[in-house]
Amino acid sequence: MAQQSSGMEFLCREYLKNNYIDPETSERLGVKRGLRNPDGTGVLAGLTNICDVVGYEKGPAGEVIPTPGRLIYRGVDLNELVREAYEHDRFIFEEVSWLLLFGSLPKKSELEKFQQIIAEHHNLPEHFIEDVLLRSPSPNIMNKMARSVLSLYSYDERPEDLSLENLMEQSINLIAGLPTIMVNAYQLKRRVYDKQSMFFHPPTPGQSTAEHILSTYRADQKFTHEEAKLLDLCLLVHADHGGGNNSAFTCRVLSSSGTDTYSAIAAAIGSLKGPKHGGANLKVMEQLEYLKAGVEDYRDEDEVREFLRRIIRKQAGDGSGLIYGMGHAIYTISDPRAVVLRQKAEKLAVEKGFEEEFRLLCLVEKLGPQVFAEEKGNKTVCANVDLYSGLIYKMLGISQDLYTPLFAISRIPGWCAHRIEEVVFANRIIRPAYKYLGVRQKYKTLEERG
Ligand SMILES: CC(=O)SCCNC(=O)CCNC(=O)[C@H](O)C(C)(C)COP(=O)(O)OP(=O)(O)OC[C@H]1O[C@@H](n2cnc3c(N)ncnc32)[C@H](O)[C@@H]1OP(=O)(O)O
Ligand SMILES: O=C([O-])CC(=O)C(=O)O
Repeated sequence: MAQQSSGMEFLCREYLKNNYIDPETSERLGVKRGLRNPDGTGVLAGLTNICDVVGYEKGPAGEVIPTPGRLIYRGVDLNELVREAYEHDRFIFEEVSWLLLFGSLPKKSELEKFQQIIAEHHNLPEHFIEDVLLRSPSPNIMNKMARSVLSLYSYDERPEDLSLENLMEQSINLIAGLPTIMVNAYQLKRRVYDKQSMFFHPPTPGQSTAEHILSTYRADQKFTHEEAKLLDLCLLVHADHGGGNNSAFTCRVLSSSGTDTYSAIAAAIGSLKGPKHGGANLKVMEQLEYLKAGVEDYRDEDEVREFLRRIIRKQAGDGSGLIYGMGHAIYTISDPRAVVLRQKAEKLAVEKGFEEEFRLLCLVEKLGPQVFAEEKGNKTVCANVDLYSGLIYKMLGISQDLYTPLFAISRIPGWCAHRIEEVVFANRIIRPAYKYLGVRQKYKTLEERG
């Protein structure tokens, strides 16, 4: 593509001349900007049985009272699932995929059957790797995954069939197949863009999703049980976050129009890629580099605090004014996923010699809310799931190319569950209103325009 040309400058000037919207106008007209109520809580847009995200209570006068965060998958608290995975030393992502999709906890025999089905579906359709992956590499794996999901349409004999049976089959194919697509897309990116060797290891029968990812990602296919368990935990904590998060809502908006599964899931991947959503895990690690370069003494809280202040003032970092890994639309005091990941990151950081980076992230978590309160008012902010996940992946030796794609892999069961719920039960096209602000203008002929 050509660099931005003077032609583009001229077109942009024309755009800006005619398209200003004063941010005050939203408030004046009572627009629910970002689909938020005036107190910052989300506008009620639907009903779901899948997942509950709790970050505050409403007081007697309707005021927001911050509470420690809780994440509940189909009635089961995330912390119980984490405990189960560790106390019984089990891989749990497949069980949680079942829980999110069907709403029940599988019996032992059901779980074993389901794990087997998922493992069998790690293989992609015949010729898919050659025809779709190898022919069009992308420097960005989220982009490649979205395109691959769209391409799966052509390998499905019933892509438009909206029956429950078919939606389930497509969901299982995506949950099992996308990890393979992700790793292969990454290997190709390495070869084409990084000029390194690529490895197309075939799936090993019987592996959990976490084991499958590590064994196809690594050149020697070796990994420890602890490493696979940690990756499985990451998959677990990212698996769903209610119907209102940007990517699930995107999936629900598309699904409400009656479109096919591949279009809806590809759009959700596109949404998750954004730096205010799942893309924040990559941004956090970039921010860590800015911090390391901009702060002389990592232990000096005043220095770190000052740097965070400069980030919010758009004088440091990527210039967006955002402290990545901090803040959340629902959580106020804590995001339970960040709490779990911080504990795991700490243990691994000590083992692998990443304590300095871990401590810096902890300082962001500690000082971010103070700086935020001073600079932005008294809203309670906390660390979110993206603050520690990137460091965990880095300590597992996983390339930053895969930080956000791993979030997408984890979230597929959630997106599929929301799509099915939208298609089967909601059954009304999502269609909010926009107030037209433009002025009437009379059509003029080319001659009249001068
Ligand atoms: C998986 C996930 O999606 S978790 C979230 C991952 N995203 C990030 O970590 C990016 C950084 N965080 C953010 O951008 C935000 O906190 C979000 C997008 C997560 C939530 O945003 P919102 O709910 O709209 O925040 P909220 O409405 O309370 O924002 C109020 C103000 O605080 C600002 N703000 C919110 N979070 C941050 C932050 N981390 N750093 C700086 N400013 C922030 C907003 O930009 C807004 O400023 P403005 O009034 O000047 O426009
Ligand atoms: O709920 C949100 O807005 C974002 C989030 O944390 C997620 O999707 O995991």
